[in-house]
Amino acid sequence: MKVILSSDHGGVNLRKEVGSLLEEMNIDYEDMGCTCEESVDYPDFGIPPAERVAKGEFDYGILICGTGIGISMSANKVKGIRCALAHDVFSAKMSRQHNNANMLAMGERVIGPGLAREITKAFLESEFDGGRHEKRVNKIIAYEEQ
Ligand SMILES: O=C(CO)[C@H](O)[C@H](O)COP(=O)(O)O
Repeated sequence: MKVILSSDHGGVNLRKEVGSLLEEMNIDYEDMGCTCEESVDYPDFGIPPAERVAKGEFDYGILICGTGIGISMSANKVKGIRCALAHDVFSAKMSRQHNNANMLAMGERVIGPGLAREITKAFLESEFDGGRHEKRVNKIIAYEEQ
């Protein structure tokens, strides 16, 4: 499994925590988040990793900003991306099982590192259920193709 990780200045600390978790899980990942805590613009750190997931370079992406909202909105503008903003374990799991999400977004100003770790683990360890959910996800894809 290959994962791309990114954040704006509002997500630097949580990004480091998630990076440590990925290392502990022996997951191959690349970090393309901002390098310092100076103010940057979240689309610049959400769209490029989303494009790389859409191209198939990575299986999943994990994005972090202050709330997770702006960076998930940015990623979801990229064709082929289903980025789930999740601040609880159940939603993270469902985003994979029902929605076949390929990116996860979280907000550093919303949740703490322990919960972010649990959410990340739930997301990466859950599989798409397919079946009735496939038809629904395919409707999103069909709309995108128009
Ligand atoms: O959460 C975010 C976007 O959804 C940003 O991280 C947040 O808006 C940055 O705010 P500031 O410039 O005040 O640090």
